[in-house]
Amino acid sequence: MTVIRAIVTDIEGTTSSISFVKDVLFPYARKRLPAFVETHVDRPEVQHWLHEAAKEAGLVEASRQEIIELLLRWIDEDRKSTALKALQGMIWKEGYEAGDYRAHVYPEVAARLHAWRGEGLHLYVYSSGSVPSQKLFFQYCEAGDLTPLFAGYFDTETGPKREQASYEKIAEAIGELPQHLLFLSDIPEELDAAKAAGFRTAWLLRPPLSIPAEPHHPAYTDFDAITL
Ligand SMILES: CSCCC(=O)C(=O)COP(=O)(O)O
Ligand SMILES: [Mg+2]
Repeated sequence: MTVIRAIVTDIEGTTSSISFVKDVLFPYARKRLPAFVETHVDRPEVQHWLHEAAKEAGLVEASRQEIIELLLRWIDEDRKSTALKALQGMIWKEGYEAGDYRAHVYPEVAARLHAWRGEGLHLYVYSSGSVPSQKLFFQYCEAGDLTPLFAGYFDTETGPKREQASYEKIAEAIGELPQHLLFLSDIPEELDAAKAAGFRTAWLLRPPLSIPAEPHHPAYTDFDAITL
């Protein structure tokens, strides 16, 4: 078995519960999105992502109200749109800074990340959430500020999580051969893409899920069970 030099982890369903993202973060952004857009529409980055959302939907000359409705629908559909994720991240920032919530991580995650770092492994995040929202997530985390542990962050600006090419780009950006990289995720299609790019993979199946008899990827119920 080749030596693992760096670990790339997904967030939702892997370091953290799906419920925190779906039941806390998404409703928070949904409730505030219309007012956020109206209040911040003069900010160039807000204008940029509103324009990108309209473009992604093929809407020409869409009104602001139409774009807001589109974004609300995408939140309900859990669409992994880069534009939506960027705007959601800006709204979540206000919630983190106001102390409205802190990000969930499973109980063993922080200690295991510290242990891997202590062993000299480099740690990265790859999530559909925007890079700024990933940084906020791990800064305002139930387990304290975990951002000093991470060497870098990747989002869908690198590419979709179910495409081999995205993992090839990540390996190149990290500067390691893919066989020295381990990708952690709860989604088999993401693991398939990482494996096709040459990564080692670890499939997280958090309780109440259980490990199937013949898993297609090395499967674990928590980070402490992962063998490098
Ligand atoms: C960075 S926290 C918000 C995560 C998010 O918006 C999301 O869609 C989660 O996707 P993941 O790729 O982490 O499963
Ligand atoms: Mg996930």
